[in-house]
Amino acid sequence: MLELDTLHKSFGGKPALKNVSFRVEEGEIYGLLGHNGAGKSTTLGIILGMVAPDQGEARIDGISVQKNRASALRRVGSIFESPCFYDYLSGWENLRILSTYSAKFDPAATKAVVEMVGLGDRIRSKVRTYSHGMRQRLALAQALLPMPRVLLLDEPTDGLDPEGIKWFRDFVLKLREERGMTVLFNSHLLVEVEQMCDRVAILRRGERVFEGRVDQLGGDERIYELDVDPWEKAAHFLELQGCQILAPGRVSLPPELDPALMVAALVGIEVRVSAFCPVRRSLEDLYLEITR
Ligand SMILES: Nc1ncnc2c1ncn2[C@@H]1O[C@H](COP(=O)(O)OP(=O)(O)OP(=O)(O)O)[C@@H](O)[C@H]1O
Repeated sequence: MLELDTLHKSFGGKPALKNVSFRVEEGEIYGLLGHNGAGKSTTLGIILGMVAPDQGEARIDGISVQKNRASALRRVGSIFESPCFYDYLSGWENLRILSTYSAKFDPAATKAVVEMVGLGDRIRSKVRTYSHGMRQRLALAQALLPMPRVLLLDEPTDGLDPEGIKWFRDFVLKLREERGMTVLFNSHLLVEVEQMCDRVAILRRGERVFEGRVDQLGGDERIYELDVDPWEKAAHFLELQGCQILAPGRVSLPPELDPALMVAALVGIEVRVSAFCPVRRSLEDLYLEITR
């Protein structure tokens, strides 16, 4: 659905993107991560045809944004950087005006989208009376008006409170479930990304340094955290079985060893086992490892 092909971009001779490629499949939720200045917004800007790459191409559903922008973006909705609204007009008037820039205003479709984002009772109020969360919902309504197949979201949960973040997460997951929406978004909220995304890419100084599935972040490592007594006896036994002792209470099991059998064996040699838990590497662990 979305394809970035060897993108390069420099600003004033300083590279912002170097040879960045990735694909997002239809119905996938894909997260773009990286420190400040890593190149995330530049990437989204290129996909939206707002930034011209020095080399490479972005394609949406096979159509090149650089060669055929209007056609490529026909089924794309976006929230890019801080959405701007006419504060002295109502949410409804804003949607009416903004949607006529690219299509004919459709009151019925607009009403449906407004209800969907939960702004039904405040859509006639002036935008200057909106909270940050309501402005984000209005931006989401605007992004959904073209009936997109792809949503591009630039730090969509930035500044939202925990309830707003949860609402947003559930909303995006529902869009994917009910409409098969493809979503690409960048964020600094790693827990959020971990809970929402199927795959992530990490950019570092303009280069893609990682891409992988969120459910496979742990790789092939089998690390367990143990609460056992006495630890020395357990450690000695586990070492003899081929385990690697990483730290007190932390071991790596070789692939052929079944953890359940290890627990039984430890109990058999009179070690008290209170806990024997797999350690899952979080997205934050991986992110810090890669970007440090
Ligand atoms: N219009 C511009 N003119 C000059 N330099 C720019 C421009 N846009 C981006 N850059 C530079 O390109 C690099 C990448 O910026 P970009 O905004 O893509 O990073 P980012 O990962 O989105 O950062 P953040 O998380 O802070 O939003 C930075 O060094 C930035 O200063």
